[in-house]
Amino acid sequence: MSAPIVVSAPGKVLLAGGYLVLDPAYSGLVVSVSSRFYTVIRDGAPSVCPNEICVRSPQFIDSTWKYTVALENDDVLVNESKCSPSNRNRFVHCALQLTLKLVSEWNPKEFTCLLSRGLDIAAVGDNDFYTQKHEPGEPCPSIATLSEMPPFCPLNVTLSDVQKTGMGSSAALITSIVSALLLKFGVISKEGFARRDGSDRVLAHNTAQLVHCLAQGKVGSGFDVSAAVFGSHIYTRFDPKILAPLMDATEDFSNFARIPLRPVLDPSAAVDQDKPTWNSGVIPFQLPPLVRLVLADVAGGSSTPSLVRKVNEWRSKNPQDANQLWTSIDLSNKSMMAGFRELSSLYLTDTEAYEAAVHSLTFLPPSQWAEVGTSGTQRTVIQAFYGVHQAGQVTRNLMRKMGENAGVHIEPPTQTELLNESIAQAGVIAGGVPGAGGDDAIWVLVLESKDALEAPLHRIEQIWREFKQRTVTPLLATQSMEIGARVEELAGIRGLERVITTEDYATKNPAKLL
Ligand SMILES: Nc1ncnc2c1ncn2[C@@H]1O[C@H](COP(=O)(O)OP(=O)(O)O)[C@@H](O)[C@H]1O
Ligand SMILES: C[C@@](O)(CCOP(=O)(O)OP(=O)(O)O)CC(=O)O
Repeated sequence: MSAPIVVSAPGKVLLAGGYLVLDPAYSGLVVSVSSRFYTVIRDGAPSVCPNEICVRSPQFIDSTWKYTVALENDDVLVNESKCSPSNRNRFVHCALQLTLKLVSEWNPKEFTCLLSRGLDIAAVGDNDFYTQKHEPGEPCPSIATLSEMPPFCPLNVTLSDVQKTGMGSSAALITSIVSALLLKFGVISKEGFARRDGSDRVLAHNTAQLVHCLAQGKVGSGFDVSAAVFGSHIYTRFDPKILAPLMDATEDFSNFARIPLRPVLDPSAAVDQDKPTWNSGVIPFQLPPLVRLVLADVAGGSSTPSLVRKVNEWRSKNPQDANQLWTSIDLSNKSMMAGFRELSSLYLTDTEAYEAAVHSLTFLPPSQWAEVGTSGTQRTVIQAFYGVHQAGQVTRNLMRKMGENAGVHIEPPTQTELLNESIAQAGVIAGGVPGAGGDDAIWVLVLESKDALEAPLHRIEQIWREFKQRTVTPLLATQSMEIGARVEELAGIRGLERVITTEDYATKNPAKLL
């Protein structure tokens, strides 16, 4: 039996550029986070039949999906077997159908042989991807209590009943499944995949984008898949025309099996001058030192597609006003990104002055940052932090205006109240509603402090605990410094082997897993 293949991919948060990033004329700032999705592929025999693939999500009840792979006249068809209509997983089905079809075009001889033992695929997500329930009367989870929970907590509900936190579970899931399958079937190599810009990673990206679009039934901007593959970056979308010929698959994929994928997905395929190419922009990005990203699940829930539809409707009816607003938002977003870059380079130029400036700002609310009396690099650092704060506030105002114009709550009033209170605290730089906004979540950037009790993070947690209008639960995730998707060792990830090997894991008592 061959060694398991394990690939993880991070979740995301779109800090700036929501809606704008759907248009290739604008960019978005997407931060990939420390919380990750894992796919583990093992040979399936003896419990899985030849040419059968069993996909399981052990954290959930009733979450096993079985597929058979048929190869007829060189066409690959992945069929759901014994799936009740209420228990289907279109994202998983699309990932298998498209990736195996690509594999068969790449490696037709070995394809059948590699499937002869069947495959067992387990997919699990870090706790942050799903709202963690707490008993009525018990205090809401804090960062400290969340970090004491067992990894991959059993959720004791079905996948359709779980509440998601908006960190991009489907993009991270698809990226990890697609990459793990491409590795398993030898289409890409571990060494090639480890390189940031190598063709192996780009092939995994292109395939994951196609799978995600087809599973969602639309071509979104793709920032979430891009972050899952490449990590944090400034993203400009690819031309949606590249996927247009592949987007009209039937529900059972039967006509799809005949369309060659390699010419569209392989970055090394010959370029046809008349056809669109994968032209997305990915400029690597990191938050400056001593800046911590904090996320909170607001457990309200908003529908991104319906927000996007209404904003697009307004934009197409009011092109002039919309373009003016878009330009102002874009300028403000760019000023925030430039501020981050300046801060990172100031840290390198004079680390001591940077650290001293950060230390002084942790005791002051941003409204007082402009008046701090210092000189030299320390002053430049303080001004740059103040500039980021101001840009963050301008973007929030303009995004609210966009919501008012389009008749949707991009930053609903309770979120405004929560963010205003949070951003008024000493040592808090900026905040906002991620992505499309609504009632899902908020992000806040705080300065890191050596003194835990005086830390801005501590103050933020207190504000969130005491907020009356909504249950605000912090998430554990911070910015990930990793490359994006990566190959893992099964034994190197705490709790991973246990979640994929324990019977009825979903119903286990989390306290007994500690
Ligand atoms: N642990 C999991 N196992 C299998 N499929 C999952 C899992 N988590 C998410 N998914 C898939 O992703 C879909 C959710 O996608 P979506 O609603 O776009 O959420 P998100 O915004 O988190 O990406 C689910 O319906 C399911 O198909
Ligand atoms: C509006 C958008 O630009 C950003 C949406 O970001 P979210 O993070 O809100 O997305 P979901 O994870 O799907 O809820 C749409 C897009 O870029 O596809």
